[in-house]
Parts: sequence; C-alpha cells; structure tokens
Amino acid sequence: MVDCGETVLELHGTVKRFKHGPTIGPISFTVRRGEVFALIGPNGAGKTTTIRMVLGIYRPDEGSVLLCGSPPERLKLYSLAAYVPEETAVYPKLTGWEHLVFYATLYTGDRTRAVKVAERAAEVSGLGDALGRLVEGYSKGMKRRLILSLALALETPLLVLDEPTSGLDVHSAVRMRRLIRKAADEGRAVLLSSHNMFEVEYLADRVAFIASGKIIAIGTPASLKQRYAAENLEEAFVKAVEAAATV
Ligand SMILES: Nc1ncnc2c1ncn2[C@@H]1O[C@H](COP(=O)(O)OP(=O)(O)OP(=O)(O)O)[C@@H](O)[C@H]1O
Repeated sequence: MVDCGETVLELHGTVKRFKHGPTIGPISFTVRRGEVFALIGPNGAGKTTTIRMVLGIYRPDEGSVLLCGSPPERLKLYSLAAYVPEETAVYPKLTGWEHLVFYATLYTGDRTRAVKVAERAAEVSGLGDALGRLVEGYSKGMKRRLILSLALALETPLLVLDEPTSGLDVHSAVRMRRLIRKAADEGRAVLLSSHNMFEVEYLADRVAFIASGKIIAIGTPASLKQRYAAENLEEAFVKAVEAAATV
C-alpha cells in the first residue's frame, strides 16, 4: 500500500457551485490512517458532491482537496483511492469473476497483482459459484457485494464508500461492516456516507453532520451525543439539523 503518512485526506474550505443548483461548502475536514470518518446528512445535503470533490470528479471552485498530500489526479487516483458509488454500475455481459479481474487490473495496472486482488475479493464477496455467472443475472445486493468486496481487497490508502451496505441482506451487511472496520484497523482511511445510523455508530471514529451544503457539527459519536444531550446519534443528528435551521 502507498504510504501517505498519518493524514490521508484533507479538505480545506472546498466549495462547489452548481450553475443551476446550490452551493456546496465551504467544507473542511481531515481523515487519518486507521480512521473511519462518516458524513451524515439529509437528502441533497452535499455528501455525494463532497465525495466527488475528494475523487477529483468535481474540481472545487474554491479551497483545496489533498489526497496523500496532493490534489487528486486521475492517473494517480487508482493507486490511492478505491470508490464504491451510491449507484452500483456493472458490466452486465461480464461474469462476476471477469468483473473483479477487469477492475483490479485498472486499479493495479498489473495483471498478476490483479488476479491476486480478484482472488481476495472473490473470497470477501462470499458469492461462491455465482462468480462464474454473468452479472446481468445478479440481484441488486449481489452486485453491491461484488463491487464492495473489490474495494475492500484493493490496497489503497483511502476507501470511499457511499451507502456501502444499502440493499444488502442483514447477514451480508454485518459481514461487510466488520470488513470495513478491519480495513481501517489495518491502516486504511475510510470516508463513509450513510443514512444508516446504526452503521455509523458501529463503524465511525468521527462523524460530520452536513446540512444544506455545510458541516454543522463534527466530532466522535460520543462527543456529538453529549453535545446535543442525545441518547443516540440519530437523535443528535436531528437536534443538530433543527438547531442549524433556526440560526
Ligand atoms: N450536477 C448538478 N447540477 C446541479 N445541482 C446538482 C448537481 N449535482 C448535485 N446537485 C445538487 O446539489 C445538492 C447536493 O447533492 P448531493 O448529491 O451531493 O447530495 P447528497 O447529500 O449526496 O444527497 P442523497 O442523500 O440524496 O444522496 C442537491 O441539491 C442536488 O440537487
């Protein structure tokens, strides 16, 4: 794995202005190695836009993103960040195994390493014999497991997960959450966006509440619960959003 030092990701006052839409930002936070950092926010708050700035899909109109100390560049990105988008995009005419090898080759740039990554991903996915079948015959959850397992098997310093376990059955979701936590414990930095508060409480070391394009609170789950006198993160989040709306 590429060694980025302690701070894997930094956002310094990043702003994205949509011509026919809202302004997202300024957003500032850091994600360190070994840390799961979660973005929580209502629909349309700006989580996916923030993730897109992290990955260099959107260039910020103001501020900066530093991934392993440099702005994200398309050519370097594959060795630095693995991404599981909210929408699962797959090639229907490839088998699950071919899919893993194809993407692993793209990320590693090396066929031999790619096959090793694909083998690891195949094991992580738990899809077994289904990996020999065309992806067009997969259920939504099976497709999700396929792309999530590849991201987990890759050895990038940053793992970016947008609603990672959405559509997974309970058993698969629990398994994947354990593997995400393990990836962080082994030294990867994880940026997570999720509407699942149970998942965030289980996984996240730090959380940012985001509403109307701005971070309204940031801290550990325990500190946020204390700050909003809440029993759980969901209640803290609701109180934070209500407080921000009255300002
Ligand atoms: N290409 C675009 N052009 C115009 N507006 C956009 C564009 N992309 C996103 N937006 C707007 O920016 C805001 C933030 O969208 P974003 O997808 O980042 O939210 P989100 O927090 O990920 O929401 P969700 O939880 O629903 O996935 C929304 O109001 C959305 O309509």
